[in-house]
Amino acid sequence: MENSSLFLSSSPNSLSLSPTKTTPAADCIRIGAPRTTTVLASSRVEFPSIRLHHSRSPLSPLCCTASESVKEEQEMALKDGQDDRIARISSAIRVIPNFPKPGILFQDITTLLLDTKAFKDTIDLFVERYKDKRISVVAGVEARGFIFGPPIALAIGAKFVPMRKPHKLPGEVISEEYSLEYGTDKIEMHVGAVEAGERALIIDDLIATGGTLCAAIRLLERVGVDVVECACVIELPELKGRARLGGKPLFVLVDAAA
Ligand SMILES: O=P(O)(O)OC[C@H]1O[C@H](OP(=O)(O)OP(=O)(O)O)[C@H](O)[C@@H]1O
Ligand SMILES: Nc1ncnc2[nH]cnc12
Repeated sequence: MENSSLFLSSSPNSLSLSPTKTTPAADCIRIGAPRTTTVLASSRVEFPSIRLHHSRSPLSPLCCTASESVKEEQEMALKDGQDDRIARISSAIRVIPNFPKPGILFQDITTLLLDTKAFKDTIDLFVERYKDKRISVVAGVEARGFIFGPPIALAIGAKFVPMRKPHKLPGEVISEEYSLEYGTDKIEMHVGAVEAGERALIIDDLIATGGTLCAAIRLLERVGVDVVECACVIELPELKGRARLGGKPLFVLVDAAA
């Protein structure tokens, strides 16, 4: 089934060559310091093809206005380092208008994979967040969750479980259907890949309507797994996917506001 109807539509005249600052919602789990929310064109990684920046900002829930102690200074320096990483990650994601069909603004993470520093920083930011959270399972959603999930799983000492599109897994599976803008799709997981009581992190590259992550949560919870958090590189906030996660925490690095 073609699921391109899921993609964020936006008018071509909302595209901008200069990024605008956006304010993250208060209930979002996001990282980065407030002083560097704008991604500067000069910090972008150059790629041979189109690189339109679409009001995307690295995310920043923590607000520090003044440093009152050496510790605060150190914390701010750390956050600045973190912001640099997020700005680079954001800049390395290519935005392609009208792909895979007219009106869709495609967030292409393949250019992020070409930038070894930005790719490593992406993995490191997730690993730093999850390394002490007693996660035993990293579940990655096909296809792009298979790119980010395994290196995170290896680094935090968890197993990796692929959640696949229908009829791809050879063993016995359990499935969850989810709704697309028009129609439905399904993801599947091998029976026995996880055990009741395990602690899971679900990884994907992007949350749009939230249907995919919602199905992934249901799949794991059906077999008694505790889904600790979902994590994505990119969020398309206009599509309000976060609201479909039933209160499950969602951690994202880059806000691709239209
Ligand atoms: O939040 P949602 O509206 O569910 O959309 C997000 C999903 O859409 C994209 O995958 P897609 O289904 O295009 O499959 P692909 O990764 O195989 O290209 C993306 O990688 C997410 O998995
Ligand atoms: N706009 C978008 N870009 C990339 N992947 C997507 N999946 C759903 N919407 C998307």
